[in-house]
Amino acid sequence: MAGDGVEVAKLEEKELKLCEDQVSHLALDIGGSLIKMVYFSSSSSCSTDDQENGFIREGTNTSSGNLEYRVLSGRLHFLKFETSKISECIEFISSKRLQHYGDQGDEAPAGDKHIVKATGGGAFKFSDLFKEKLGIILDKVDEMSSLVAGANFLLKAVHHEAFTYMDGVKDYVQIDHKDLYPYLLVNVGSGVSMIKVDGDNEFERVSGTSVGGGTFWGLGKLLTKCKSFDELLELSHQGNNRVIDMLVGDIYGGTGYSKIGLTSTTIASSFGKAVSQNKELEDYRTEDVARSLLRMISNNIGQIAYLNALRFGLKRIFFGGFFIRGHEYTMDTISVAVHFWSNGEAKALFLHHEGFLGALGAFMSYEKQGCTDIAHQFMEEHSSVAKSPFCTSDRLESSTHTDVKDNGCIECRVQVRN
Ligand SMILES: Nc1ncnc2c1ncn2[C@@H]1O[C@H](COP(=O)(O)OP(=O)(O)OP(=O)(O)O)[C@@H](O)[C@H]1O
Ligand SMILES: CC(C)(CO)[C@@H](O)C(=O)NCCC(=O)O
Repeated sequence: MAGDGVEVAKLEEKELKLCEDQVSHLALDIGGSLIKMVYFSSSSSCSTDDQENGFIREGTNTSSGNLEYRVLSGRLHFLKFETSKISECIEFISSKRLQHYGDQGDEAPAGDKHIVKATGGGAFKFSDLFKEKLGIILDKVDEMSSLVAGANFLLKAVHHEAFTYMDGVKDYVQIDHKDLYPYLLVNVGSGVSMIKVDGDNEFERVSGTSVGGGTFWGLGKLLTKCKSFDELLELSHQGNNRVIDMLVGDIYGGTGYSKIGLTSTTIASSFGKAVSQNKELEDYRTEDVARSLLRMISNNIGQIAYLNALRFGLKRIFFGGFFIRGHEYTMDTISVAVHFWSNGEAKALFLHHEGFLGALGAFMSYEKQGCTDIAHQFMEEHSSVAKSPFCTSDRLESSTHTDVKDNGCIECRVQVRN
């Protein structure tokens, strides 16, 4: 991902002031391809009218006895780094001294060891590196439960989170909290996990496939010599898959095979034309190669997702993971695949914070240790927005500062125990 260093540098400048202020609760999701980071900063520099110097309210938490708490206004920051450039992530944490803001509860150990919630395979793989470079002890949170916790939280707390995408039309879907479960969560990262979610902490990973985002980016890199994931996506945007894919019409002499529901333009065999065309890779436009590849991977994921939804009678399939990238064509292809295979019975839904489910889930797990009610309050504030004078869901949306698909932040309020 060329240019990410620059993105981070720009962000550093912009956020220097913020991070000098109160930062708390850093969480990481260290995946096979990308590291996702979430942290909260309360700052006097935030410009919402209901906050002063970060603190806006103090009181007694009636639901948990006489517990004194502070409510902080601030920002939840979302950042990503390439896992292969983990040193950039470590430098970022170090330059902002974020390691000091993991677990800040009473049980936080004294001295130079800091505990930070982390999920994903990298929480295991890189635990020694974080200890050595930053004095951070990664407190491992299960990857699947983090994904589910992140998804459930977003679906309940964020107003404009889930949407459908079909034929270029994006429609936000209002989620009825009482009618959220069950659903299928399909997380398309390097590999793909499919999780049946039945409740707040009730879930089962029912399937997965190794043909995922890593496959698209890995094969795409080899086939097109692209230097970045975004470049590959951009190429695919301009390509025509019919140049390489073998369509039903190519096999049936221009017509479809209507008896079994296949139109002439349905892909009969991804990349199938390359077999008989006697061409070298160089003879194909990289745009067309990228397009065929994206369709192949997206179709396949859509199909497997649908089959799993069918297995368990699930009508809603939420797609997350950084492969989606809010990319129109990817979402369109997945939606069409789900629609096609389910005869319109099942729906593909996408999430605005698609890539940060695991990191958010890890962030929220601070709550479980009784160190803080940070996640709980965040959820309460945003799920009861209509009643809250402090924060409305619309404001949550409109206060997204940069594109959260990459690096960005949202304004929010959290509750921290004194
Ligand atoms: N800038 C980028 N650099 C690399 N991959 C990107 C980028 N943006 C999107 N992607 C896509 O996102 C995928 C990684 O998604 P994600 O971060 O959700 O998974 P991960 O946590 O790294 O993987 P896993 O969960 O399988 O360990 C990549 O395989 C690629 O398809
Ligand atoms: C191995 C994980 C869970 C790591 O995030 C992910 O990459 C994945 O779900 N891969 C697919 C593995 C499979 O089920 O075939």
